[in-house]
Amino acid sequence: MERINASSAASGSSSTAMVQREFIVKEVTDNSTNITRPMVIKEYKKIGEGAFGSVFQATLRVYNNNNYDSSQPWLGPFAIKKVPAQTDYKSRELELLRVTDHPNIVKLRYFFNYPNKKDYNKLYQHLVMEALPSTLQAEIKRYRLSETSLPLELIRVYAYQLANGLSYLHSYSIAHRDLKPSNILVDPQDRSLKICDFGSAKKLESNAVSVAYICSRYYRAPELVVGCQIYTTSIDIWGYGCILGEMIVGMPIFQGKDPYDQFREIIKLIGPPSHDFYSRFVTAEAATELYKFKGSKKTRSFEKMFGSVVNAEGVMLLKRILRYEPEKRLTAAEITHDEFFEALEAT
Ligand SMILES: Nc1ncnc2c1ncn2[C@@H]1O[C@H](COP(=O)(O)OP(=O)(O)OP(=O)(O)O)[C@@H](O)[C@H]1O
Repeated sequence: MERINASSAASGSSSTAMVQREFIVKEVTDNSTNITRPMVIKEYKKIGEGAFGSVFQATLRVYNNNNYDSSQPWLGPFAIKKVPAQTDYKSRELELLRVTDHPNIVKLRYFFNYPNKKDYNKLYQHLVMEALPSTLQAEIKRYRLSETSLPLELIRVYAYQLANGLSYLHSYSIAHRDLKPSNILVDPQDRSLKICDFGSAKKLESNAVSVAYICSRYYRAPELVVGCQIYTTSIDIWGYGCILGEMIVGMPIFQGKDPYDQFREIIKLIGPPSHDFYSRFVTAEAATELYKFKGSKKTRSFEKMFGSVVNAEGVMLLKRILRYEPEKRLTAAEITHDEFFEALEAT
């Protein structure tokens, strides 16, 4: 049934990449038709690695009782994300990817469960998604290495699409909860952008408790840093502001050395929070830690940090996003209408 490390060249749309593995899966579900049928999977190189799984480039073909039936075209290339399958509860990532449908959200094409290559007793969930050639993290790094920042026009194009994708998610109360440049796929050729990695995403109910320890440190909203468990989709808006800032300066704008030091970094740019913020969001445990930063002051300015790359509108947009109080941050829909995007060429 399975060939591993086959050295044949990939056919069809996947050019001459080396096939790492080829296998037949009896039950592959097509996400758009809901039809489940056997398919042949050809895996090529690994294109991503995360905390929970890995992502491979792959092509798929319908299996008609004969693996060599060449009348069936190879479909793809796709990106297959493999994570250990949940046995006792439904995978939120799969459930959310199944229902989302937006140009700025990565599209799920097929899904199936299949054992791990190294441990045949362990089932892995395979999410077959449309593949994009790069991430925003790689793009930011590429420009940093050439000692420039992303061109203003490109910042606008990406920032607009990111706000558009978030606006769609938030209209269904879905919080991504792990927004960061490596979870944003881009195609530098056509300048398209899609949000990926729904492994932490959740549909938030109002006033319901959710875990505070989510989201990567540099992109965590202040209310998460201080342990607040009742939060809204505006945690993603904070992350959005951090990413917009990072596109401008070429590196993360708040680089805390530990979870609470993150707060000190935030204070440096936006000053200390109000009493209202403390009384509404800070847990007793966090209050003890934050006491160490009593007297920390604002030492940076938005204008100095971002003004040389973006115009006054860009600086103003960041100021209206990076706010302590979640309800004072712009919403994703408001961001898409911000005057910073007025200069965007119609594409
Ligand atoms: N559809 C895709 N097309 C191209 N590359 C992808 C795609 N999906 C994921 N990747 C690549 O794989 C990497 C890891 O994917 P993803 O973030 O979904 O996995 P993860 O295990 O949740 O990672 P992490 O723990 O870092 O959040 C991405 O940063 C990206 O480089």
